[in-house]
Amino acid sequence: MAESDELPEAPDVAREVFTGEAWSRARAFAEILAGPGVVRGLLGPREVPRIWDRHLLNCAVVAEAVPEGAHLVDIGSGAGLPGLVLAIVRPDVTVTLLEPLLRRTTFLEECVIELKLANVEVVRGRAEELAGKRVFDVASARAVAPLDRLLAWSLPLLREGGQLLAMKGERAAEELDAAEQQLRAYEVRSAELVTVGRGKVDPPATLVRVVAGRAPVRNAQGARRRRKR
Ligand SMILES: C[S@@+](CC[C@H](N)C(=O)[O-])C[C@H]1O[C@@H](n2cnc3c(N)ncnc32)[C@H](O)[C@@H]1O
Repeated sequence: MAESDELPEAPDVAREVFTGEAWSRARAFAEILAGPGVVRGLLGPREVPRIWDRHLLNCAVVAEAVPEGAHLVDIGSGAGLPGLVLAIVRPDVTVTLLEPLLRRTTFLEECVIELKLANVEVVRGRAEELAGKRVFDVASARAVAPLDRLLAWSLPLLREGGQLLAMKGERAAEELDAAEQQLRAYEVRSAELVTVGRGKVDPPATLVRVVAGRAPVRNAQGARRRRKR
């Protein structure tokens, strides 16, 4: 694979996905990722040519599954993917970027200021540390952990009827099947695969959507211990 750090022109579809103020913010974020993001080690240089399709657009289409006015926590935000992109494309949504590493939260805070985003807070910490302290409508995650661990981390953070939107690749169905027992134990309302971004990203993105039930999952560590027996 060619090593290139050239930021390509935004594809035409980006103009349809990022409308109004989101367009200039998306372009500015692409420049930040390709510049300081790479220099500071938040994004690999080989990712630069695919910043638009694999990162910005692929994350933006998750917005199709996010309810109006939701408070969303993006678990393991890294360089702001998908959380910061969702905040750009959906100003009606309040986004909490949750990330344990200081170097990354510093970068995220700088991005929030640079992009003048009023709907984002950056929280340094681990998902399991937030359980019992904060409650959200939606939890998003990309490339953070296998589904079983994500369930243990995210369900304690969700209100009844709140949903986990886990961006998963080809193994989404397999991971969902393997989590069947755990999902029953957590008494979730539903768990399914959802496709988003048809006609915008190729291939469309696959999400595992899990809607939290009434029984609160209070202790992610406990859930992990139980599974190990
Ligand atoms: C592979 S990176 C993915 C970053 C970003 N979501 C993306 O798709 O580019 C995984 C991120 O999850 C964070 N992370 C790891 N364990 C975590 C936890 N328990 N709670 C929240 N974030 C965590 C890491 O610090 C890292 O930034």
